[in-house]
Amino acid sequence: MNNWLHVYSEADVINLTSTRENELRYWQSLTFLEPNSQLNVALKDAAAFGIKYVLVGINEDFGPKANCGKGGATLGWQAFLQRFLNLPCNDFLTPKDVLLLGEVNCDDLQQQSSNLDNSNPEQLVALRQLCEQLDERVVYVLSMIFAAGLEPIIIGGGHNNCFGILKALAQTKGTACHAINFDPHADFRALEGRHSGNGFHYAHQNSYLCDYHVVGMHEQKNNQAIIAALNQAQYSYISYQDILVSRKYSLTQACELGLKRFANKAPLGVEVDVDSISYMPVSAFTNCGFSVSDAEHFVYLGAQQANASYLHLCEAAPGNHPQGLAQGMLEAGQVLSGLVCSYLRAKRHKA
Ligand SMILES: N=CN[C@@H](CCC(=O)O)C(=O)O
Repeated sequence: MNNWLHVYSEADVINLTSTRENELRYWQSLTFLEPNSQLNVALKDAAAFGIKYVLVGINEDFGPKANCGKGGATLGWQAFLQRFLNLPCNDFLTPKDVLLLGEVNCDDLQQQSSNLDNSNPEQLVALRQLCEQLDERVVYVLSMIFAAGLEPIIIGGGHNNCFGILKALAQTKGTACHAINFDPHADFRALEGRHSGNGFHYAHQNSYLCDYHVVGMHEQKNNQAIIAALNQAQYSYISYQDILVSRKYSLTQACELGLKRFANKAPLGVEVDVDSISYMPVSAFTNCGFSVSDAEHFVYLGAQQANASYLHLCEAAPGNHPQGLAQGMLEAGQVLSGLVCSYLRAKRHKA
């Protein structure tokens, strides 16, 4: 049953692509699955044929809305595809082990969320229930990818989806996982119903997460209950202020503090909320964040770990760009593509 996954064929993305003479572009040598195949078998076959990385999209924004935030994260995946698919293949970019799988089916949930107002308490509860339903679909799709021994790169939607990804990884591997998160928000808010601000807390509560490190957590963007819950769980963070204000740690050191602790242990999730990056079009805009290359460096260091099992890039909201949607698509697409290329680059340097 592929109900929770829309498996792409080339026809699904052809409108996003272009060609140029004397140039082979990424989409022209990517692998697709046969859309009507039995998914678990097809994924295992793909792995046997040398596929290692699987691109999956999630087009929703009710996760951030259920966290009392703004919408717009439905278009992150499309922004990524528009850019990434048209990158030139060259000595540095070789798609031979990358599969463009498709997107988690959630149009029906997104549709239901469009009439819900997060300032109305009852409708906020309904938004959080939609997140729970999405969690189940994310778990279903991601479990099959992990079970095939593949590494997913999950793009789009809110940070709520870290919960489903970690649950799928933990259940498939039979062990609680580690996560390292580049994020001004610890996403360890109260267990008040699912949303984009509490995915790691729910993962901890359900024993899918056994160790967690936040890089660049912003001292002005997390309440005391979040800090207390992180401390109680004995998780760690190095704040944005530690790295860029007092400069007590370099970014590399801030990442390594977590990565060294996680090394050669349980499976590791590499998480980036792109609202860590200054001027990104996102649900929670910042002009006092990190640079794109800082985020790329974070991804690079995470991906170099032998136990790195997935990359999750969330919260891009192209329509929230002050110059409009077209500019937002362009900038989000470029940043998300850069982050994916950093992940793949680190993996190849390691291999
Ligand atoms: N994943 C994001 N978490 C932030 C979001 C705030 C917002 O969307 O405005 C948080 O919980 O504070």
